[in-house]
Amino acid sequence: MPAKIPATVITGFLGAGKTTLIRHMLENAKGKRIALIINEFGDLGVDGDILKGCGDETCTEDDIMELSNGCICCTVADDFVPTIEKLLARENKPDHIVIETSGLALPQPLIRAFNWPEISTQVTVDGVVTVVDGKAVTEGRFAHNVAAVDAQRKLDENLDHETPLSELFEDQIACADMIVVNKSDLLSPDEVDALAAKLKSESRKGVQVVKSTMGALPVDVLLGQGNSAEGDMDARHEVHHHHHDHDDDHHDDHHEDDHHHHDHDHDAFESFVVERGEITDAAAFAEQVADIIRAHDILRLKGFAAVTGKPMRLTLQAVGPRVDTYFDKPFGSDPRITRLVVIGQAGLDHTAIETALKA
Ligand SMILES: Nc1nc2c(ncn2[C@@H]2O[C@H](COP(=O)(O)OP(=O)(O)OP(=O)(O)O)[C@@H](O)[C@H]2O)c(=O)[nH]1
Repeated sequence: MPAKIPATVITGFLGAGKTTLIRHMLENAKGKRIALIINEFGDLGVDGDILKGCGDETCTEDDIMELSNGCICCTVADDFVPTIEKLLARENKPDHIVIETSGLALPQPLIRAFNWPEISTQVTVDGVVTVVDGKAVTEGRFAHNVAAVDAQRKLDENLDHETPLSELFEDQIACADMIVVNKSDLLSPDEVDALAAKLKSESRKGVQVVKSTMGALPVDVLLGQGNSAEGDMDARHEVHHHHHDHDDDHHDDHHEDDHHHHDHDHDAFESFVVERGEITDAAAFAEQVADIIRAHDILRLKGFAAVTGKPMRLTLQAVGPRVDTYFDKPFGSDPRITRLVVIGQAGLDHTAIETALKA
């Protein structure tokens, strides 16, 4: 059976920065063929046009499809499934599918739609990325323009108009595999860190929280998370019934009004390579790697290892602390070394990580 095509779902309120993030991703796709599905919203949305104008050779108009308005769980059979099938029927299949939700429809029903038999054999949900307006959330508003979000809701009869934004926000967080704290340029570094830590503590175990400005995340960080999200919906339950009274402990009372236009080092990403000699035990090394990833908040780690006595290369792929390994090919005449690429948010402790990986 051919490998399933991975799909990444991008969610987040109107104005959080989804389109900006997707644009950046398309412009830096490194040759990956990405098809986009946009759950567009009537007159308020211009995302399709913005993205169609991208002009990148890997991003042609044919690769952008729109879902009609409305609640995904009502339109899944008529709209979503045919759209995906159309994509899959192409001769030139995409390497990856990215779906931008309208932001108000909860992500859960969309993810669940991937369990439809027509789709589940061919596509898997690689990850759910929730883009957060860091500034709005820090200020307890959740969206930059609450009135615009409310207007968007009113236009759609399928959406309930009563649920407070804070609860929709919780649902978006509950469904996320990766939370992007965007617009970090509008906050002080301390505020960004505090929000990231808070969201991390409120999200499921293993969820990655990254900070960004203008959604500038490396494609390697965004795509290829390998979560098969459609298979663990139970963990991503819609919250909805919560009582919210945590306004008191939500915010910093003393946040400054003037925006800090500090440099953006704290939300840049970096990667570096560690090389070492043979390892002796593949399973033990995978555990060692998982520990190091946890200790240093590494986002991705990938590469290969030479295992004593094994002619084949051991490939390592880690997303967060989940490490996959398999023997991929013989070393042949290549030098028997272990070579690992470490990817994370800027500020990784290279020396400590290198020492730990070489131990
Ligand atoms: N200062 C700042 N502005 C940003 C950032 N990311 C996005 N923006 C701006 O925020 C606005 C909304 O960004 P979009 O990418 O259109 O947001 P969206 O989530 O796609 O919104 P809709 O598609 O309308 O739901 C735009 O004017 C962006 O230029 C950021 O990191 N910092």
